[in-house]
Amino acid sequence: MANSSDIVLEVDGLSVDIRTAGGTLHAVRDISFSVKRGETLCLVGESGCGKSMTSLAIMDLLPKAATKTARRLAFAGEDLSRAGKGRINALRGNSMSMIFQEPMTALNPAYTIGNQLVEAYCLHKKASEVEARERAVFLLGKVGIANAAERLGQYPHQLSGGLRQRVMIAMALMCGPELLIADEPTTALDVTIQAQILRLLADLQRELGIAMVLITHDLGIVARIADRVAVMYAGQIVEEGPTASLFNAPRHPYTQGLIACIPVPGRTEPGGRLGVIPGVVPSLVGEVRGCSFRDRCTKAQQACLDAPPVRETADGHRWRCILENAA
Ligand SMILES: Nc1ncnc2c1ncn2[C@@H]1O[C@H](COP(=O)(O)OP(=O)(O)OP(=O)(O)O)[C@@H](O)[C@H]1O
Repeated sequence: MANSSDIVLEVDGLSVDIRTAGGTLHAVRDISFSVKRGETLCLVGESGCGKSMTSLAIMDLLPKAATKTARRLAFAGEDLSRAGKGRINALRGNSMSMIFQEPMTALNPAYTIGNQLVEAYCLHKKASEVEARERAVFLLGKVGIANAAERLGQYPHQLSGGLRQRVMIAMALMCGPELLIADEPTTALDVTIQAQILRLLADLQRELGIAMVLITHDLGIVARIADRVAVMYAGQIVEEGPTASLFNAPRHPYTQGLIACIPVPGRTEPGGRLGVIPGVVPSLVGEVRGCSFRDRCTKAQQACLDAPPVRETADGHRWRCILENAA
């Protein structure tokens, strides 16, 4: 059993509401999960199910129109929902860091790679520029960038997309974070480079003992690098469990549909995308009653009009369905 001090991120009852012209959109609805030191949790689900809002809520980077509530949102035992802006700013980019989908949104085109790597380190660690540059060279080497010292003098536009994403990873690691959130970190890249970079990220995360939340559509990568998987649908986590258990014995009809098109577990190639399930996601504006998947579920019944129970096996595999095993 994990010691409670091993838990780096604890999310309990997190909801995110977004004010829209049509009313309040419940983008994330009462989700709970935790991530331990050295563990990778993959968040998967169709576009719009709330994955990005979840990561932005954790990092306190939600857009203005969005508000979050949580019973508890804790980093290394500290309740962030009670922490002030100053404290969050001190943690973000330091002990908690994030890698975004498109590096050009996070890298400033007007500054050299070196300046950007060094800045946060000097700020958070009160280190000298010489120390910061040494660490930057070390980390650029770690993420597989040759001639690291020379690269420091280059601007983002002088690098390929794959190199920029490696720089982003180095930047996220500069301050030695305990928690790393990576939101579709490779979608902007070629498929072969995507696999290389995700593998690099997974290797570094394991070597450094970081807790990682990885959002990806690539179920092949999930099968390879996740310790646990959480499946989101319409703002809720409908199933969560250890990777092998989730792939070998998916319990929720939605998860079963998602992985139906994947060949044999353990032999999935990178690039295996989410399955396409007929039907549409319910509107998240206003109250969603009962099981949100029921309109697309081939096993739906009258009882699905009520909120489904959460079922759990001894190995910590949980799902929200009236069926004990929907297979
Ligand atoms: N700024 C916004 N204003 C209004 N609605 C928004 C805004 N941003 C996101 N949403 C809505 O919130 C819901 C959750 O969005 P979110 O970006 O978290 O989904 P996602 O699972 O990350 O999708 P993707 O895989 O496409 O990134 C969606 O219904 C989306 O339309």
